[in-house]
Amino acid sequence: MSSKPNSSTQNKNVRVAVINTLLSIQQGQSLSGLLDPLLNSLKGEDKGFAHALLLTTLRHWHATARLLDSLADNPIDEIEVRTTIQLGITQLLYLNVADHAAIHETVEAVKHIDYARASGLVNAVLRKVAKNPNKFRKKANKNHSLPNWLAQQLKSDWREQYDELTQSLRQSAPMFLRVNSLQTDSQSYINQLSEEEIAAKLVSLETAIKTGSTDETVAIKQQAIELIDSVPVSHLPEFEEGIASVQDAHAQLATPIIDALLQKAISANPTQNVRLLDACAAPGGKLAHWLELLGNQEKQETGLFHVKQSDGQSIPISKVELTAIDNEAPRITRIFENLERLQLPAPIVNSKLHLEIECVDATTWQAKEASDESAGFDAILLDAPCTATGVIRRHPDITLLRNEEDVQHTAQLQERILDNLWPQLKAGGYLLYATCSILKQENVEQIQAFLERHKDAVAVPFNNEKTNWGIEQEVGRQCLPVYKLSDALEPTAVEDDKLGSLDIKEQQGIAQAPAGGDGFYYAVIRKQS
Ligand SMILES: C[S@@+](CC[C@H](N)C(=O)[O-])C[C@H]1O[C@@H](n2cnc3c(N)ncnc32)[C@H](O)[C@@H]1O
Repeated sequence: MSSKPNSSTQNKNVRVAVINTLLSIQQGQSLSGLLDPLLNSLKGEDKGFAHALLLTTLRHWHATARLLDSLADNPIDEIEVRTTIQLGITQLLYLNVADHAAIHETVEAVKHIDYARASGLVNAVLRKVAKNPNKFRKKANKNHSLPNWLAQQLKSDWREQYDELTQSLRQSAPMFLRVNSLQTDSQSYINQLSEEEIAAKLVSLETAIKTGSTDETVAIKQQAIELIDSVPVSHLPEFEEGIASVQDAHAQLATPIIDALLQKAISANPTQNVRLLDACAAPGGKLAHWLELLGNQEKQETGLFHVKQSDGQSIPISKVELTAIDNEAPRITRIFENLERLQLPAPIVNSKLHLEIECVDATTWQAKEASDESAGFDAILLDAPCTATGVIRRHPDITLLRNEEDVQHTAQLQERILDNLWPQLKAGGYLLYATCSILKQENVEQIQAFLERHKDAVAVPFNNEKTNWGIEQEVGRQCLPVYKLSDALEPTAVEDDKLGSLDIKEQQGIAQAPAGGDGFYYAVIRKQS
């Protein structure tokens, strides 16, 4: 087993910093707001270890908590002590830090956070685990690492997929890129990556949507890039110039779907002024994708500005108004930053495209002219706020931060947003509802209830034979981050030099999941004339 080369003081500081971050998460702060300050507070060579330690501890948090309860003679209530021991167990079972370093440095860390009186207890529990790591790893891996309420909900929603799903949620997720189609195409960028020795592959996502009563369908294809090993974005060629964005493969489906439906709606109901809404738009991932698509289509003289009527004549669109709304001002700032990096909107569509970004509440907001029936939106993309249970692999703090009531509150918020936006969609227009949740209450059940409430709403089905992602639902499709896992692996030693890099691989008794996107739900709804 290899040991880490860092000096004792550095190791102690890293562990103390990670313990403090874990304590802040347990007090309700999110990992995304804490990670950068943590890494910035550490020296270069410690950043990779801190990142791996923090993420791996969070991924196995609930499992190590249960293990700790079974190991301690008396219940341990102090969260500082529990957190320190769980950090120690994670090093012994999942990170392959040498036993003596994991135990000694963790005991030192608990002294450093002013719990010196617990050092004997920390030492005793960690020694017990170090004596028989295989047994304890097996025990910790046997079950999920989720709060019980969430595991029960997943079992009820996804009985067939439950075991693989809960194991998958303890793993790291692959890194996917979306290329900016105004600058390059996916294959060319893969070649460019390969010149920088960044291995990547193409992931082709396909679907077709039945838009009419006949067999009429619109076909949609999106090519995402999957990196074989994650890298910091600063390593990606021309990233700052906006050639690519980091976006999950399944998240990349939203914009091509709504864009294709929009063209369908316009050709059925020709209009010169097209109005689009990206509701809940921040930080602008899907908005940027839409602007890239529109710009690229204009360059190629296809798409929205060149939609054909049934007689083959082009529809002379004079203005496209794209409104993006979100209710969180700091996240709106990120939309502007992202668009600036991507150099969007492209000058090529600027003369016809009018982009408005507003900080408003989608549960009450009314678009200008919405009172006029004919002036509604032609298409609405609603990437709704959700529990984000589909992205637990990327944000494992979600399993500590969410509770059962949050699901209820989030579902109510989604319902209010849907009900407020629906009257603002034109007859014949389409709404694409998306979430990165894997809970049916926020997804298929939400949309079924919506269809019950709105008799002018019709679910538009995906063509199953032509769709290579997700699982068919009564309405819409659900992607789960579930992949066949191989049998439990023996832990492999972490090379010393790899501990310094940010893309450290988790070493554990569970196989790394093969490539696969996040949990996502999509439903298409059309408003009847
Ligand atoms: C899933 S995220 C959207 C991600 C975004 N579409 C993208 O692709 O980058 C959901 C967004 O909903 C916003 N949100 C939550 N409640 C809202 C409300 N009542 N009105 C408007 N936006 C809301 C959040 O601020 C968050 O940015």
